[in-house]
Amino acid sequence: MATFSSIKRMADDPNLTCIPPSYVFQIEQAVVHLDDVEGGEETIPIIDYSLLTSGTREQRIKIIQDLRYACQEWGFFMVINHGVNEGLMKRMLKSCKEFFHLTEEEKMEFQDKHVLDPIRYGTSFNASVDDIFFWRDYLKVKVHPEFHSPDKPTGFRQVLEEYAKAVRVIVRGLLGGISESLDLDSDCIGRALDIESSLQILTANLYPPCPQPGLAMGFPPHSDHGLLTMLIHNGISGLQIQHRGKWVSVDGLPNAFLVNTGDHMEILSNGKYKSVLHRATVNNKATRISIATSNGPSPEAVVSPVHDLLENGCSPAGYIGMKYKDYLELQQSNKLDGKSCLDRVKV
Ligand SMILES: O=C(O)CCC(=O)C(=O)O
Ligand SMILES: [Fe+2]
Repeated sequence: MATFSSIKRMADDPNLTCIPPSYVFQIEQAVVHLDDVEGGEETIPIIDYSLLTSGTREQRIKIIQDLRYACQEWGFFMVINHGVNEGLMKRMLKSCKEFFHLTEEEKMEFQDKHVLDPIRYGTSFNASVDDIFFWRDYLKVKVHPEFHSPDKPTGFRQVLEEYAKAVRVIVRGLLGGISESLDLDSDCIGRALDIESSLQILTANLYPPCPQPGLAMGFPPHSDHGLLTMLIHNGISGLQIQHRGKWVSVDGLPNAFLVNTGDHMEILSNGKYKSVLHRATVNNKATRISIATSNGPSPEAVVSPVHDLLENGCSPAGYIGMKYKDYLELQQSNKLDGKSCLDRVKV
């Protein structure tokens, strides 16, 4: 795109009745997928986090089994009773909304950044290479191992710091349980990937109402880099995950975290826990905001299938090792295309 135009600015125009051709996804694709959406046949796995951390021995064993099932069969689950204050989740959503409502001039400071820069604001996915644009604006902030934050809007930094820390606590707990679900020590994943220096990136997505929602995509099918993405949203539907070849809409229980496994979970588990394809659709009524926090290995960690798994008979390795930082750069500087980035490290 020659000049930057946020989707918010375009959608704010009351005279907008049809979308520009550069936002139209192939109609066949949109229709087929949207007709294909089914929900409710099977239920999305629910993980009661409190039982993982303070349940009885039996309850913990059961939750680890549930995690195994969720990661193997879905690559997706909801986490309830996670202990993160509901008010904090709401404040985080409100702060992100306020960020998007800053003037374009105020947000401009974070535009046109390199994919590894700590704070990036933009539209679509990678507007300099995207053929078709996504009905989405984003803010991406690296919050760990070093903490960064925009200074506006007021209070954003404090909420972000508190929220990111709270999410890391749950992620560590979940990774312990997932490690055990792979018959590894609970700290095996954490040790192998130097989780103390874990790269954590918060991405806020804004999907304004779209006059032709059947033709546009908020976020086309993709898998996430990293180990676990923890997502919350403002109660407006849009997230769909692919399950057994069908698109399933996921709203989630109020205040639950929606969690999906990322490419690095697939790599470290040597393909046992596949990263899940997901996408975000748009609607013509209300603005949707989602906050996806990716939690990965240390940026310097070379990620390959965990040694102990290969020793336990889960060999040969199906993925070659690549530094997390390099994978991230590769994924973020190309067009978003399903799981194509992961294909590059498959043996
Ligand atoms: O908005 C959503 O529900 C999905 C966002 C997403 O997949 C992402 O930020 O990676
Ligand atoms: Fe995603």
